Amino acid sequence: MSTAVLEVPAQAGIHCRDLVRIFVTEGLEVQALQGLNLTVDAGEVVAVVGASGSGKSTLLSILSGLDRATGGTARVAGHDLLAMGRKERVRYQRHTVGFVWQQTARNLLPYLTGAQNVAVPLAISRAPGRDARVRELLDLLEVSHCADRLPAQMSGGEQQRVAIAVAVANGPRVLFADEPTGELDEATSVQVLEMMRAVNAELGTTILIVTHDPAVSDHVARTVQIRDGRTSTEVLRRTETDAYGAQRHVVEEFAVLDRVGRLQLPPDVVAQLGLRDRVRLGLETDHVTVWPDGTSRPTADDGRTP
Ligand SMILES: Nc1ncnc2c1ncn2[C@@H]1O[C@H](COP(=O)(O)OP(=O)(O)OP(=O)(O)O)[C@@H](O)[C@H]1O
Repeated sequence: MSTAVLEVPAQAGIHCRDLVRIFVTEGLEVQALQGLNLTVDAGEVVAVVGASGSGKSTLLSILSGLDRATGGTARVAGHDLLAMGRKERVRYQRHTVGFVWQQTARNLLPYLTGAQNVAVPLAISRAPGRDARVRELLDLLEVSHCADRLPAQMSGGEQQRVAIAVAVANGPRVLFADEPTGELDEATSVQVLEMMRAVNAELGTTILIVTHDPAVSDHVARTVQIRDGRTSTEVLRRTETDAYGAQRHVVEEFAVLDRVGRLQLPPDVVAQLGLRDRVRLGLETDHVTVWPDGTSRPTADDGRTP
């Protein structure tokens, strides 16, 4: 059996395994990431959603090569982020990944027009056919009218769309977006998220969006929840067409099972069933049941087991 088939997918996407980041300030340790596991396949658009302090920015800093993890593994498009030297890091940040930050002002140079901003990364990488590429990208992001405007003459949504054009100018394999809609109203946020989907569809870029805004998950096929420095639940969305051509949206929720079998139940499930301290488990032939402690032992014929 050839091993090549097994090796290619592992190179392509984002793979974090048991990722730990410990900060030490004034002798106190903060575990920002506590053994985080995350796999994003090449070509996926995934949102990582979590409350303030859950570890989102820490994760993004590590994946973008700005910070180094304390332990575990992190690979993006074949680059080992924990082992990477300075030269590889510069190449990685210039060619393999692109970034869009929350602060619109951080994404664009204020004294350059939209077209000039998009041309900067192309000039640094000495890409040929720059003018055509700039036009093509501004067109894809539907901001051709911003080509000759300075960022201050654009709306917040237009700035973010030009920022996406800048981020993907060099054809990165992966685009990281940190709260890209954080400074935008709802309607403009939707436009920006739709543009990310267009970039994914047209250019095949893998996209990882990090946000505290649960509404973002309506616009991506896969949302991963992050809690206390670990991924907890996942929601997958897809549209199915039945034999009569009618479409329906399917939403499925999954819990993440770690390597040692730990499972974190979503807080709403825990609250609704009043689960605490200890739960009763039942092993069926093809699934596991979880019952509140204190529930009498379920039997096969009492209607509570399928
Ligand atoms: N440089 C640092 N030094 C010490 N502690 C840090 C540092 N950076 C982050 N932390 C801590 O790590 C934890 C995770 O922080 P992080 O910024 O990754 O969360 P976040 O989910 O991005 O939050 P927010 O949405 O508020 O930006 C927090 O407890 C934070 O205080």
